[in-house]
Amino acid sequence: MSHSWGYGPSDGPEKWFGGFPVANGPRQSPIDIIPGQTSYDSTLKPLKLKYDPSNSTDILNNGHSFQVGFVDDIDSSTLTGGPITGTYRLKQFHFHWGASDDRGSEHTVNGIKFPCELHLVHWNTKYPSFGEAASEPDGLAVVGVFLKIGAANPRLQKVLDALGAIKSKGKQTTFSNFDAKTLLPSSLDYWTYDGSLTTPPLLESVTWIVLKEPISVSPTQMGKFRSLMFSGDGEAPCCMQDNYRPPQPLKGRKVRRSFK
Ligand SMILES: N/C(=N\S(N)(=O)=O)N1CCCC1
Ligand SMILES: [Zn+2]
Repeated sequence: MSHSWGYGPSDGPEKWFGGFPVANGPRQSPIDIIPGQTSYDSTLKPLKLKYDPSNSTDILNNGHSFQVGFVDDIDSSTLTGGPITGTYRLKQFHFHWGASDDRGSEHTVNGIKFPCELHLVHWNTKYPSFGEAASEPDGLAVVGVFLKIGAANPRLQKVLDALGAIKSKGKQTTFSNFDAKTLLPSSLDYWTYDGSLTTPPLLESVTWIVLKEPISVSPTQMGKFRSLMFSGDGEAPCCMQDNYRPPQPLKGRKVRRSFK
């Protein structure tokens, strides 16, 4: 049975349980981060992100978001340190955003939504592949970065300028020599908790690492995200926006922070 899913009234997050019962599981993502209820953990290590720009390969409209893919057959773009043990390889990054600047992020902070959220998806090299790692409790690590309305961010521009070539679902083009590290804020202070993929199959295999400091994005740049389509060529046109899952119950989980 094909489990088509989306973000609309008939196939959106409130309907995902039907095809993916883990949607009501004990470690679902995203969550609302309440800083006053997090615990400072002095044993948390600094994040170490080593990304090789020559590893970027392509940019793809997958019908739910767009993603930039990376070569992940060697340890050349990796995440180590932080709350994780071992070496995790960068597989792809993508974004979630809203139809207007008052919403769009998946994680929230004290109930506050940001207009956009960046996810850098990594997999644990103790497993043979991304696909196998994705079904393991310690298989994935996703670094989340909030985007906050402000000055235009020149570091987003190369990504945004490529969107014209992948307007509809299934479109893909080469995207080489991109340094994902340029998308990170200056501070790598983070919150961390055990969670899941925020889209089907919603696998509970993600160590979430959400950076406290946002990066900037301008309203015009947000408009470029919204120029993409959920729909493919020849289908009824449907703008790609509000492609975010709302916060899920914490169910007793603790959120730790790396900073005092
Ligand atoms: N949902 C996901 N990432 S996310 N939004 O949880 O970071 N993915 C689905 C397949 C590859 C990554
Ligand atoms: Zn995501």
